[in-house]
Amino acid sequence: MLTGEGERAEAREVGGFRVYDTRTSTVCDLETVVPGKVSIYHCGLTVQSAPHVGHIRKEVVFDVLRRWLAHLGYDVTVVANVTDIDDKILAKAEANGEPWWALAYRFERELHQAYDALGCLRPTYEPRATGHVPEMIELIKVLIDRGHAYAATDGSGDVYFDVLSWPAYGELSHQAIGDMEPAADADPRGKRDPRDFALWKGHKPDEPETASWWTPWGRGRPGWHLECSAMAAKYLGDEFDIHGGGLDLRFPHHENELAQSTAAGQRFARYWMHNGWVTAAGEKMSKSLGNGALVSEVVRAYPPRAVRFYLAAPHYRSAIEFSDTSLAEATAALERIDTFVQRATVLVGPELASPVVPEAFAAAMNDDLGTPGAVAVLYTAVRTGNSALAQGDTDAVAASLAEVRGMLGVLGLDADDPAWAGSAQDDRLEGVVDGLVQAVLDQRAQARRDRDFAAADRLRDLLSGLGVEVADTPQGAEWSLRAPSTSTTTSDKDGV
Ligand SMILES: Nc1ncnc2c1ncn2[C@@H]1O[C@H](COP(=O)(O)OP(=O)(O)OP(=O)(O)O)[C@@H](O)[C@H]1O
Ligand SMILES: [Zn+2]
Repeated sequence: MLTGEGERAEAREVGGFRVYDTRTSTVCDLETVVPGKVSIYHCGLTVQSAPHVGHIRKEVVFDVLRRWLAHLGYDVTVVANVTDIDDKILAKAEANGEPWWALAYRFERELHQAYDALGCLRPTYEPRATGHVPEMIELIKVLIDRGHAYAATDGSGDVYFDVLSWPAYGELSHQAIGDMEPAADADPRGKRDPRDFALWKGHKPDEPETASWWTPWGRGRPGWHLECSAMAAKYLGDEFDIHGGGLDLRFPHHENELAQSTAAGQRFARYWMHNGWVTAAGEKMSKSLGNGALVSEVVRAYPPRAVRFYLAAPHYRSAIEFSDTSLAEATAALERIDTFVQRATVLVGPELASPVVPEAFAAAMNDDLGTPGAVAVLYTAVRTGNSALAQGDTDAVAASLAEVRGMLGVLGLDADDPAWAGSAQDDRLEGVVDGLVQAVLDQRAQARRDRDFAAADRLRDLLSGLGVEVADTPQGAEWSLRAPSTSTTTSDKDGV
């Protein structure tokens, strides 16, 4: 296990981001291919089911990274692929009796809803595997020409990467080829070596024809590892800065991506970042294990900003055990921060100082995205601000408020960020609003029974002034939000 292993950077001068690189197991200065720009590729979802909290942790981690690098002044490009063809997608679609592509689109939309629910910025480019078959075919041709790939010897239409032809194979996960297990992703019969992995999978008679594309090696569909190599090169060129994903992807997926791309003559990623897992009872939260808490359900139970806080606060390389207690603690902690922001804003008034980021916070974030240290600085600023509030020291309150808002902004947690508008919290508020309107309608009904039409009219006007339309039906009064341009002129007396 590499989680938590390796050195952590010492406190550095603010400004220079340092990153733990899985390949070298060291913390390095980020030296980007193009000064002032940073390019990031992180492996996206296989859209075979709704995203769980483990999936969205990866999105939150890379969203915080992106926001921090942008704060440092980098022009950031982010690519996250969508794997929209794969064994599990085909199997599930068949079991459901729906086209495989319909299932994939459906869960891709759910992924987008999860991004939005947790305030994650969408990637700059979000390429689908099925849209990049020509690029994959070209890459396979290069690998075959260079002697690193071959068509299966059993005529299945599979194409394999020849691991023994690439001595560096194993460099990312620090394994010797001789110690590796056979690759699990293809029929071993047509392979030269059991550890060779599939670049391309030949069409099988029981699979839908729409799930196959013509190639010089017959009809078939992409191997998972090849997709990412082809799409990373298309959008980021033959060398880019950071390649990311969950720890489980380090081997075989990322090892295979690295082998394919470098064997094809590309330099590929400079740094590899892997986030730790969200676990449930100590095991990786996973669709396959059926222990996944769906994002859509968790953001109904807890405020979405608190869920983000819960996922962003621990160090990205450590595991997070999923628990209601921790989510409740994150909710309470964020409420304390929000209470300070609200009270401070009332005191300081509308002319807020521009948000700033304290140096200690920046130093923690520059140290391999050290969010635990950064969050400690945030708590200190809230404590200092609360003391200043107690003393009525408006200048000190304003200074703390500027810091707290600056730090919340970088973490993607500023409550005023438009990302939170229309979040799942609205669903929770809907229930509250419905209860309040019903209470007013009950009072109005009572006023009508008492033939106090003036009071009934006042209550109706109150609701109308708030844009609430009331319709009297045989089942009782029903309410809806009025379209902005319409108005009501009827009186309760008219309705009696
Ligand atoms: N429990 C988890 N904790 C953190 N990251 C995760 C977790 N599960 C998946 N990821 C990451 O989410 C991204 C998309 O994963 P992918 O669609 O390949 O799911 P997966 O790992 O096959 O999930 P599952 O095991 O649930 O089927 C990858 O970068 C993966 O590492
Ligand atoms: Zn990938």
